[in-house]
Amino acid sequence: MGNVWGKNLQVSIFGESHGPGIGAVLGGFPAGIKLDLEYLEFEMGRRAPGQDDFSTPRSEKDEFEVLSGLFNGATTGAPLTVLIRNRNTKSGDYAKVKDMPRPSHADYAAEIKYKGFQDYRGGGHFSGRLTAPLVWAGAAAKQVLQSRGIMVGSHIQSIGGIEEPGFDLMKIEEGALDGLRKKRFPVLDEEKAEEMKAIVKKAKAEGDSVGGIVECVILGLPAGLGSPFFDSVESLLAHMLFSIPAVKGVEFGAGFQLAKMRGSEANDQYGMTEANGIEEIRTLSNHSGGVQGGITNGMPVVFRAAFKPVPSIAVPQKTVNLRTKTNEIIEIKGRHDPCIVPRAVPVVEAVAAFAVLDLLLAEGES
Ligand SMILES: Cc1cc2nc3c(=O)[nH]c(=O)nc-3n(C[C@H](O)[C@H](O)[C@H](O)COP(=O)(O)O)c2cc1C
Ligand SMILES: C=C(O[C@@H]1CC(C(=O)O)=C[C@@H](OP(=O)(O)O)[C@H]1O)C(=O)O
Repeated sequence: MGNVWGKNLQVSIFGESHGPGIGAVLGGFPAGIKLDLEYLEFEMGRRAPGQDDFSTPRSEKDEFEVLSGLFNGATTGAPLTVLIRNRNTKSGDYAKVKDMPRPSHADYAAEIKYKGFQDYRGGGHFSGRLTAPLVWAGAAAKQVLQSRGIMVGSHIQSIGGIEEPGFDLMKIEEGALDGLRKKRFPVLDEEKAEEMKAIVKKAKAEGDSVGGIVECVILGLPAGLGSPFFDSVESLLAHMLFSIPAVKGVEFGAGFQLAKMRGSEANDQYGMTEANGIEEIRTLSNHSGGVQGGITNGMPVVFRAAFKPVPSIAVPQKTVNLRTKTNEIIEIKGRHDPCIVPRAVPVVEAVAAFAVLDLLLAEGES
């Protein structure tokens, strides 16, 4: 099972949703970083389940224990290991799943690949729960990035088809990202938030689920990071983003909209711009999302990740009993998120932060 990612900085994740615990081992993390544990706890709290009507009722505090790589409050350069214990499992809900795969969850694919030996309880190693250690790894990476003036932030761009405008990339400032980070339902337009919440509530009441889009921006990245072809900034970020369960689409800058534009609309023209008394070359629009030729151009890097609706729903669906080979109808009970998008926001930021730190270390920048 491929559970390690990264060249200069590696993360490996372990555990299952209903096993004793989950966690991560970070290799190549720079020595001498004073980890702010309160910051790490806050980031974990942004993702933790069971806190509101929009998430699974499975309540987990996601308290963590650092087992290695931290001494006297600072990283040592040795593997940094974090453990998060599972405290609230209810495996009985999954008795049926063992024989009857849930449509669009990982059950059937896992059954074939791991010959029935996979831990199916709570989705096992495929569970969205494994994003908790990713958030921890990303929050540690964010602390290094912040010391370099790099900030990662995001908002819910859409839920169930209700959309709000994207970031204004020519004006966005760090303060705005910090404000979003403190919101439990991070949107730019509060009125849209109410509409989005209503759509989630309605789907939940009908035993259904909805998906949505998270838009993320990285500010303060120096120009010149990344390289063609296989280490393009888009490739590295996309690899990590598609590792998040339920992500089915990723786009950079104007993304799929670019396919509809003419070159004269799409091109990011150049101009001399003054910022803080310094004249610099900037693009006058940012349809490229801050990346050209796979390399950062000094503009904000922006991308969006599309999340499908949560597969475990109570609405009756067709499936097959794998033992008896008969057609069946499944109505999934249990504690599921009606919409994961609000909890996925810090996960998107985390994997982006980790990928960016890996890139910076590649350039000997950190
Ligand atoms: C934070 C988070 C929470 C999730 N919660 C649920 C859930 O409660 N029920 C569910 O069926 N899927 C949930 N998912 C989605 C499944 O984990 C995911 O759809 C499944 O592993 C199959 O992977 P795929 O959608 O990438 O094919 C969640 C995903 C994330 C990232
Ligand atoms: C526990 C978390 O989310 C879980 C992700 C998940 C899935 O299938 O991905 C299914 C549910 O698991 P369970 O049936 O055990 O409640 C969610 O609660 C978490 O995010 O920490």
